[in-house]
Amino acid sequence: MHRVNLAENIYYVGFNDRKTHLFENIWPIPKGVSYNSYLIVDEKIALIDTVERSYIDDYLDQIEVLTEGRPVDYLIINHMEPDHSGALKAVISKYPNITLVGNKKTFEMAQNFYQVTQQNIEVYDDSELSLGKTNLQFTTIPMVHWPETMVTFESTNKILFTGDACGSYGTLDGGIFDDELDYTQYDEEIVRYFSNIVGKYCAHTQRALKKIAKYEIKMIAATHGMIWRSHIDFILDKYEKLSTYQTEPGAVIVYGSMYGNTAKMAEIIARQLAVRGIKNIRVYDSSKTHPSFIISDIFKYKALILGSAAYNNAMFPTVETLLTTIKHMGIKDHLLGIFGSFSWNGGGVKNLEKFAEEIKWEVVGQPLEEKGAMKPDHFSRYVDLANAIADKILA
Ligand SMILES: Cc1cc2nc3c(=O)[nH]c(=O)nc-3n(C[C@H](O)[C@H](O)[C@H](O)COP(=O)(O)O)c2cc1C
Repeated sequence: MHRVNLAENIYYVGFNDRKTHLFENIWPIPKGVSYNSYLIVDEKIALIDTVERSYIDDYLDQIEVLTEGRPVDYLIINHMEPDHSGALKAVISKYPNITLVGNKKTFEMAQNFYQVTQQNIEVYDDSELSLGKTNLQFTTIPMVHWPETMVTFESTNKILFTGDACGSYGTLDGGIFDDELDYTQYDEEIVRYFSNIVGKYCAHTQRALKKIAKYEIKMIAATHGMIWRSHIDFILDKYEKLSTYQTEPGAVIVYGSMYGNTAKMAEIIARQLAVRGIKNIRVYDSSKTHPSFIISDIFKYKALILGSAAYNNAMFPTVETLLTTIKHMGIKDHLLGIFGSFSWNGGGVKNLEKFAEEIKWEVVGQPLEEKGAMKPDHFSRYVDLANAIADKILA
């Protein structure tokens, strides 16, 4: 087995999941995901987080090799979510004298998930733990993305173990450190992971970034995705921008359409945005593309233009699903455009307007609605809507 060293005595012990279709049984992961755990071998031996339960056997085998058969003294739990605590019981049964290290909420969760009442050390902000030459410091970062979440800072090599923060979808295909792979190719999966998993907790992420600013960080080791050591600013800047809803100039157009009338309006708006020089335009049929991908682009771009056919007095169901997710995530500070089609009493546009009231984004132009197909003499209305949105994006 390859030994992957973060430092002389600190190892990566992680696994690539190329089998699972849906992360958290909801978010598609066509490029897979990695579960990262870390092992520090000193006078005392510590694990930082574990892995998803399917990898228990290989995980324990690798630890056995790296520790040369010595028992593990501490399991530091930055995050209790089962994709990281999945091997907790197995680790305890292999190392019955192990001490769990976490905060009050960690141990409540350990008890509730696994009925574990193992000896433990409860830590608070700035608590420290010495393993010999290695000194660890702890800082809680609640709701990034669970209440018990914390980070662990190793002060000799200045490695910050961040739990899910700074994580990414995508397996580590050979390269594990950011300078062993083309990290820019992971950009989509970093943003998608942020928007799907952490995005609801932007205010908490901001507080977390402020709390970790006290550390001089040389390496960021998260529980998913690559280890950052050469491009730390890239990932920290990304988190700063995403968690403060800073967007790039661009527009996401999403529509729900059965027979193509609403889809045609989307095409006109998209074309006119391009005529006006907007380069980042993403057009999605909400029935085909999972909200995971659409939400990610909404986090990236300034404007969202929504189209819906009326459907049983409501908006089109897949548009409704997307909007429920957007409301649930609490995404802020976007421009909104609205259009749609109906045949008798409507339901699409009027419910999009209700969404606009609830989300409190800036509605640009007049919502446009057609009875059936778009009439040729209405073409300019869609051009005007696109122009009004382009003006705002470019302003
Ligand atoms: C199952 C179904 C339910 C519909 N419900 C409504 C409705 O409640 N109110 C309405 O005005 N039109 C309703 N319509 C008509 C469509 O909204 C209308 O034909 C619209 O032009 C379709 O747009 P599209 O071509 O983008 O799919 C419904 C159509 C279907 C097939």
